[in-house]
Amino acid sequence: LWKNLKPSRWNLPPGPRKLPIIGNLHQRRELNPRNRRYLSEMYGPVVHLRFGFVPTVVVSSKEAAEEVLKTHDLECCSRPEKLGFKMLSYNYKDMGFTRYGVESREMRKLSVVELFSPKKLQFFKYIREEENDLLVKKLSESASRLSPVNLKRTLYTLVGSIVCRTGLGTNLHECEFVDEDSVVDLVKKSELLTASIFADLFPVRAGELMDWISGQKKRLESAFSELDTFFQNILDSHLKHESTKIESFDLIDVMVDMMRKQDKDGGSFKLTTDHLKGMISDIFLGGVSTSASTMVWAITELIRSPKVMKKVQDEIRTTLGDKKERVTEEDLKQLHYFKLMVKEVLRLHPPAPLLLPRETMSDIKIQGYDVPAKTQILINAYAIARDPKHWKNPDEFNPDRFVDSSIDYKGLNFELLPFGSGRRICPGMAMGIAIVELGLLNLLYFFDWGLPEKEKADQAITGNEVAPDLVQVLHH
Ligand code: HEM
Repeated sequence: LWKNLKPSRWNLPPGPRKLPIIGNLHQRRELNPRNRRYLSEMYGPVVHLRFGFVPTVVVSSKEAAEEVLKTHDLECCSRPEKLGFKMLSYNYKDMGFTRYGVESREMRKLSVVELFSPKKLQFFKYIREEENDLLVKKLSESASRLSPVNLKRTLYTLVGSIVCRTGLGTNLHECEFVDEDSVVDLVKKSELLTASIFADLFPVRAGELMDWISGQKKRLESAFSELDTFFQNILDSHLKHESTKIESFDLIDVMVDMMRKQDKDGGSFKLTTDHLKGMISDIFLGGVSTSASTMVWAITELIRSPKVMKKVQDEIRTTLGDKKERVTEEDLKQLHYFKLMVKEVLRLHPPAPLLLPRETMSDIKIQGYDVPAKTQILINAYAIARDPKHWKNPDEFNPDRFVDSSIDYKGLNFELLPFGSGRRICPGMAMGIAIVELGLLNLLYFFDWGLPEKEKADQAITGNEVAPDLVQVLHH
């Protein structure tokens, strides 16, 4: 009460009125990133909110995002603490959910050298191609039977298999501890853990009590327990060097090796099994749903825009010819319009619409407003990529908008930020793009796509923000 009554020494950004204690918690639904009008049209591109006790600034313009991610990158590159993040990161021993510091930097360096470097990306090309061949075989059977396909499940399985083989040395097709088709369910469990719960928003004991009463804590623990069993099994197979695991010497092997050697050498940064599980968790959670949902949205948008579908497929089929039995990553080099289509999908459907939350490490100014240290910052990449100030007919799916444009998604153009930017930019960008492009190339070269009758009716009701459950696949 005292805080609310005394005049603030800060020139905070504008925002909706805050109720005592809960702040703007009652307005969370209206603050959905997709509801961009509510925030930026009412209060401008930098909005101040308070969720419970957590001060938050939501940024939804290109200019303000550039200030956060470029001018103040160092001051804004930490992450807020949340119970779900703590669990998924094994007590902040990973790189993605952890506060910015020596450990997060060391973990990131390791992953960039051992997994995400151009050399490793090239080396793992055969895995992406083999997994796509399997997918084409599976889809051919569905096409022959004329049976609809659950696109989401199919593509989560494809991406899960690629990410687990390349990043975690685990072949899901031969795995005893997980069924390859349950990848989508595991990812859903992880989504529960990334949402805020009362304990994140209110002083710990009060928050914990509310989570206990609402059953939220139990749900979180049960979701985490399933994920933890999966991650532990992956770790165990590395520690035991099981034959289902050995694909090649992967990032987790390198870390196991380092952990064993450091017992003898000593050194300042000590790797523990929590660091290893934190890394496994980052790769699985960061890699699977992002790339898979991009592919689901690509097929959805193409089905909705038959003209664009035709233009993309014409380019692919004329460039590659009609008689290929197998497509490879070399084939991608000649395709231009296809790549613009992928860029347009990432503009309209960024898999992380608010990126990952950041936290200021010191007081800064954004667009002239004060943003004190320890404020949570949410970058509304979804709203920015549909801002009519920078995009003509922003809600329209139109890859042609990029034909004469140098705007790219690599973190240098702040009107298009599907991978973020700055120190915390997605380290898996090249890998994600490689997975998405080769996957889509296979889907569009070998097959034609449409909606089954029932899904057509459902889509008419649900509108543009929901991808269909089932799609019809036909042989080209
Ligand atoms: C289409 C594919 C992908 C998209 C759109 C995407 C998007 C993002 C975004 C928006 C962030 C947060 C950046 C920020 O805070 O500024 C992020 C971080 C991250 N991504 Fe990705 N990602 C993709 C693929 C991948 C893949 C394939 C992997 C790993 C296999 C991965 C691993 C990570 C990790 C570990 C982080 C945390 C980095 C840090 O905090 O230092 N991502 N990603």
